[in-house]
Amino acid sequence: MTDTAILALEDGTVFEGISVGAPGLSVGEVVFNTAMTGYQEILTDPSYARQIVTLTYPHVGNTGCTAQDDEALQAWASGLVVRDVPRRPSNWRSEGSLPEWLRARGIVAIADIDTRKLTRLLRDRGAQNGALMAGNIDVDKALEAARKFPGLEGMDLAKDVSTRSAYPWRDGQLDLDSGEFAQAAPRYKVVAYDYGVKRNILRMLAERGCDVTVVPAQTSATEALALAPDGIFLSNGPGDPQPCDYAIAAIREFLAKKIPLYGICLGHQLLGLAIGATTKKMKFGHHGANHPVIDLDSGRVMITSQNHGFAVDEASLPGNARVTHRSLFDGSNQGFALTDAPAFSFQGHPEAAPGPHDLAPLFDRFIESMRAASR
Ligand SMILES: NC(=O)CC[C@H](N)C(=O)O
Repeated sequence: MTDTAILALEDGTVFEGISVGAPGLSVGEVVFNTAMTGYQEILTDPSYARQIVTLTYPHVGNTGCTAQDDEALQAWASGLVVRDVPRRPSNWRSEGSLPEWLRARGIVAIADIDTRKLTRLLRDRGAQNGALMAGNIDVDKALEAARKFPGLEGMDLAKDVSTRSAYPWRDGQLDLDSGEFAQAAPRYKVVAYDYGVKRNILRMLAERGCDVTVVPAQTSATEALALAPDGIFLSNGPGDPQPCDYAIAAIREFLAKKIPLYGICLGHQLLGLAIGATTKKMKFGHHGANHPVIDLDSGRVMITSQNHGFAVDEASLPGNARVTHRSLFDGSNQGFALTDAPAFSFQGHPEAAPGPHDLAPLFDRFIESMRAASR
């Protein structure tokens, strides 16, 4: 017997399907992601906290799940919406099926709904607050829960998903033959602010010779500087950047001290706020692994991984911020570099996981800025 599940949206739309995850009720902002692979990395990306993710690719779960592919200690997405889950996964690395994985983590998930119809609705009306319910179904209760969700605007989630205490990170990329993570000789000391960091970011820093200390989101600049870092990394993360005043204050101190700074996604938005720019909520955001972004310095088009619902308002950037990247989907800002401090940031996900690797050279740029500063 398969359990029924529903997805109720704040606008009153209700989709009925089957449960492929845990029973229960889960609320959040419903977004769609167009990546064709990487469901496990998406579900464990802390940036998806309080979001229910719809995957537009129709067959999800084909390759099962593997502990080494988690991007964080737990699954963070509030729920999963898919068209179809295979009867049996098949991959030499698979340790279990996606429905088993979801149930073990208490993630509510629905399959067998028309995800194209849902995606068009989200694209036309904008991201919707919604509720997923599986097991005992009560449509009115689900609709009420969807409407009660306050929405992500104004929500500071970075401090909630962040690590409680600092820890070192040394693993580089996974070698599929040996099953081991590469260990590079450390050359630069990097303090990585965990606003919801993904492991592949830490791996890409470590494999380039960074001796990384991951610190909680609310670590003060004084505490971070006491670690004598060569550079500071500002991670991705969930929620609205605007209420993260503790982060904005710390970043201002790093900028004043001219310490090399590199920000990704939420980190990019926080750097923007720290220099006096503003951020705004997008209609349905960017979530996928095939978004074209132009590198304005080289004129080259990069295919990028994306996951954000807020954006830096490019028109609000001050004169000391040089725009380096722009989305070719909607012209929104994708990156800038400061002209008076060794600081730069990118709105998409250069670490991929999942997605293309076109932007990996941004990590080299960070290494180069630490090398230049240490001369
Ligand atoms: N991936 C991220 O860091 C997302 C940043 C922010 N929470 C947004 O939605 O825009």
